[in-house]
Amino acid sequence: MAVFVNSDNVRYTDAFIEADYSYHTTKVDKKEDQFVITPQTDTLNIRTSRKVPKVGVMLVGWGGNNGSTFTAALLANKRQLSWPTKQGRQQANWYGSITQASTIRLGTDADGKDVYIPFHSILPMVHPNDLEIDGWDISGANLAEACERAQVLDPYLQEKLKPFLEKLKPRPSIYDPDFIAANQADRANNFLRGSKRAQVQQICNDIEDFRKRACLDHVIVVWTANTERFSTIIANVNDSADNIEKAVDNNYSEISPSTLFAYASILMKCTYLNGSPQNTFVPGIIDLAQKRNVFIGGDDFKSGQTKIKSVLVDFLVSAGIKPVSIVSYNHLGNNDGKNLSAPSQFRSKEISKSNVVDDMVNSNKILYSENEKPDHCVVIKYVPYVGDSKRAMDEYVSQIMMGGHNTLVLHNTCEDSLLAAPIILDLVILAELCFRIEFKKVEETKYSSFHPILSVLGYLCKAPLVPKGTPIVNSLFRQRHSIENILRACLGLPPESNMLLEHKILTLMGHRTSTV
Ligand SMILES: NC(=O)c1ccc[n+]([C@@H]2O[C@H](COP(=O)([O-])OP(=O)(O)OC[C@H]3O[C@@H](n4cnc5c(N)ncnc54)[C@H](O)[C@@H]3O)[C@@H](O)[C@H]2O)c1
Ligand SMILES: O=P([O-])([O-])O[C@@H]1[C@@H](O)[C@H](O)[C@@H](O)[C@H](O)[C@@H]1O
Repeated sequence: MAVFVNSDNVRYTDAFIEADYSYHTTKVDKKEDQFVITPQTDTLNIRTSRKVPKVGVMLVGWGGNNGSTFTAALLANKRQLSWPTKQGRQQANWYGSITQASTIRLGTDADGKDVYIPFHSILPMVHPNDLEIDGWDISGANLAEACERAQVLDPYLQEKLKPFLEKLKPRPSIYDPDFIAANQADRANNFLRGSKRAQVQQICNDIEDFRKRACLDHVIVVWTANTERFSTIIANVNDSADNIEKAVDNNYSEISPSTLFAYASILMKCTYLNGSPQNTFVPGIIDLAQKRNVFIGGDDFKSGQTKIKSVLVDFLVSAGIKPVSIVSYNHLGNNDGKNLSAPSQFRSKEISKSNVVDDMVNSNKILYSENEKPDHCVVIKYVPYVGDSKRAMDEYVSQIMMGGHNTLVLHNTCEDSLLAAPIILDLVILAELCFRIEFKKVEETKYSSFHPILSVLGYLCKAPLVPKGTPIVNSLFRQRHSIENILRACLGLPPESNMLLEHKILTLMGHRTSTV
């Protein structure tokens, strides 16, 4: 069901939804013995293009567990497939996607009852069924073979999809064994050769070929290939846009495949999203994205163990309970786990999984003194037999009052790729939507976009990439409320405050006396 805002502050034209929006913040000044708070208001005009473009997704690592599962889910949902399971007939769905399977509270109806709408109904968004898909992999397996190799989806479903999937073949990719585990060499049979510049040019040609073949308005590139080791940041090599250009021309070895893909995507004005933990976005890439005003986002899909952590620690700390020890262990047997069994690749993942509690811990100086943090340990083991069915076990020990302790133990088993595939969908849909939203102060004449670093995607990432000097928020519901309230602002609606004063104070309740 569509949404129409009945307000003088919102105007609908054929091309745009235009909203006048008062953005309220508070400025805090620390004085000797008090905080002086000054409310501030910026009056904005927000303009959202109503025309949803034709969008294509190009996955780097297309033949992987995530890439093949995402592709199969796109096709299964598009064809509204169902298949027999032990529990009965299963319909294709997008559970785990906030855009497709979650709702937003609009307000209350005449009876005072909450009204919720599907998240994707609040503003014009790309429909998953309209997405075109393509991509690259260092493994030449077609997508039917890749789904079989992944061991994620029900065989009945794979059989139904096989005629469509086997026609999909990843394009040869950029391969550099120095950046991923040596154990990946046995699947690398589909990669480009030649200089880095020549390989970048081929990636650009691939993007243009896809754009033309599928008659696309936009192409969004998503890295869902293996986790790479971190790149070393080297002065005069990858520390600026100009130096990256030179480093590519000079075939500099420290420029990773993921950074080359980001570079090519930016050259082609394609949003580039990093689903893995490595530092693809070296300073030179960030500089280039900002100079060319191309969206980038990441890092590392936030799918399971970390997602729960960003909720649980938020709950504990905001409840005045002090987590003092967090141990996150998991084992899995998919190729991701195989790649992560190598120390350098594990280190990339350990970093992204370990920093996720920092903002919550730093928010409470009652519980934590300066620089005090909970013990935090991340363990990932590779156990081939369990495949994509990751077993995560977490222990959270917290101090409660009067020297007491509370220990929470979680066991979490699921196909990791069934959590990640919906994240890929949401990253693409929300990144495209951001492309159609512009802002200006009421006194300005020219609209401007979101910052090229799409920090609004933080909800979907373990290690949110943010503009320099801006806060990193990992608290899951703060991240989600940010997205929701930005979309509400595009309709001129106030943020969801959850105050519900209409149900709490007599003056708004019309002095209704309780008859209960
Ligand atoms: N729940 C999840 O599955 C999850 C969550 C967060 C992050 N991730 C990250 O997503 C990525 C993919 O996960 P996965 O389970 O699909 O792994 P996977 O190993 O099944 O898939 C990765 C694919 O990338 C390919 N590849 C490797 N290097 C490449 C290159 N340079 N160019 C193109 N293709 C290349 C591999 O051949 C493989 O097919 C990993 O980095 C993983 O850490 C996964
Ligand atoms: O998203 P999450 O469940 O916290 O983290 C996951 C790890 O636990 C898993 O070992 C790894 O293979 C996945 O890529 C993902 O990063």
